Amino acid sequence: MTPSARIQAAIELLDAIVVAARDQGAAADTLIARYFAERRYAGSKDRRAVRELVYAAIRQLGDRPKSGRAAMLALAQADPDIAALFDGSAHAPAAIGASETAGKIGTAPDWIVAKLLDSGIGEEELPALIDRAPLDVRINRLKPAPEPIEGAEPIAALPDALRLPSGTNVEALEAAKDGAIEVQDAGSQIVTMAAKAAPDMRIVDLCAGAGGKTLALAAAMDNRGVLLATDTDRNRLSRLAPRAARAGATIIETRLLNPTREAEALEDWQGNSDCVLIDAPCSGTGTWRRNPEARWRLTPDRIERLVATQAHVLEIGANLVKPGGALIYIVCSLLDNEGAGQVAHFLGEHPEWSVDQLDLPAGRTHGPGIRLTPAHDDTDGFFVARLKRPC
Ligand SMILES: C[S@@+](CC[C@H](N)C(=O)[O-])C[C@H]1O[C@@H](n2cnc3c(N)ncnc32)[C@H](O)[C@@H]1O
Repeated sequence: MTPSARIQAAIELLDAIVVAARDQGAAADTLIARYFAERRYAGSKDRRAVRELVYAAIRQLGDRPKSGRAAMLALAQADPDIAALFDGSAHAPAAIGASETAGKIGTAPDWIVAKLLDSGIGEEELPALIDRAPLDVRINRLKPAPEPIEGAEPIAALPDALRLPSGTNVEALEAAKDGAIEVQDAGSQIVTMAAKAAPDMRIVDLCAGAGGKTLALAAAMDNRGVLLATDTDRNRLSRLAPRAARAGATIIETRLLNPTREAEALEDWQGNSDCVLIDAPCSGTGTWRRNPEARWRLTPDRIERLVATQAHVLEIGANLVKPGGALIYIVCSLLDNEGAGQVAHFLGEHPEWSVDQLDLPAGRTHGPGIRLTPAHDDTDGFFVARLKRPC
């Protein structure tokens, strides 16, 4: 592909990403993979270059642009070399017209930035929200120690974590193929530690998804005890069993839940879990580094619906905790109404529950829990609280 053709390909992809963000369609990564699956002629260098252009364009625009071209024009405004490639030649984008408008540069839509600031995120922390994320893995202690990985660095106070050089093809590593390492952001590993999982416990991972945190819990339990992983999304949950098999985690039972009828499916777990971990569905404002187009998907309505779902899963989870047991509430959001505010609301409704102070290797105290941010902790953004049911 010529450099101009790469710009044109990035524009086409951005068009699809803009529409998907508006209509809650597929993620940018999925769209990029599909695009190249249909264009086998594009070599690996072309794919990498186009992907980088696409993500550079997405990162710089806080608001969803009107088109892929508007997104690339914003890049062109900052980079004359890119502007020069809008030359109208074969497979190239048309020359830039005098009256064309580029997408608006920013961290996020103004209304979300206002919510972040209201939630105590400082202006100076905003740029880090859309930086490139590091590549972290968790060493799976259920497997023999992996061979040393070139360029891997330890992460302070996290003995099971490694930070790999960016661009490492993790899936190609033997350690990943045999389940000795799992890709997992350091922040995700840290918030899972709030469960204080240990052998012989009974733990429910209520919103387990494809099991990122479930596998970390199984390792902390040394494969002893009972670990129930549930979710309402069949697709995500179905990815857990093969991952668990590869990781050698044998204590995990999965259970698909019917939304609004979760309690019925969990009757046998009512009031008898040592710990219930709720990694609740959320706006994902803490994970924009990985999914920068996610900020183009948010609407006030969508956040309101998420807040209602979070309150719902908190109630479901609380009923499963035994007297004296713990409820761990996690969101990868930095908005207070999803994190500290949600927990404050729960405590208002359940004054007999108390906050269990956490001692985690990173983060800062924020209301009833701990918050990790990309700027302060160099992890994805998370809020986590540990609540105790009275004996
Ligand atoms: C943040 S994701 C979980 C990620 C996962 N824990 C991990 O570490 O990879 C939130 C999950 O909550 C699930 N969910 C949404 N509503 C739910 C409900 N009512 N009961 C259980 N899970 C629910 C979603 O399907 C989604 O998989």
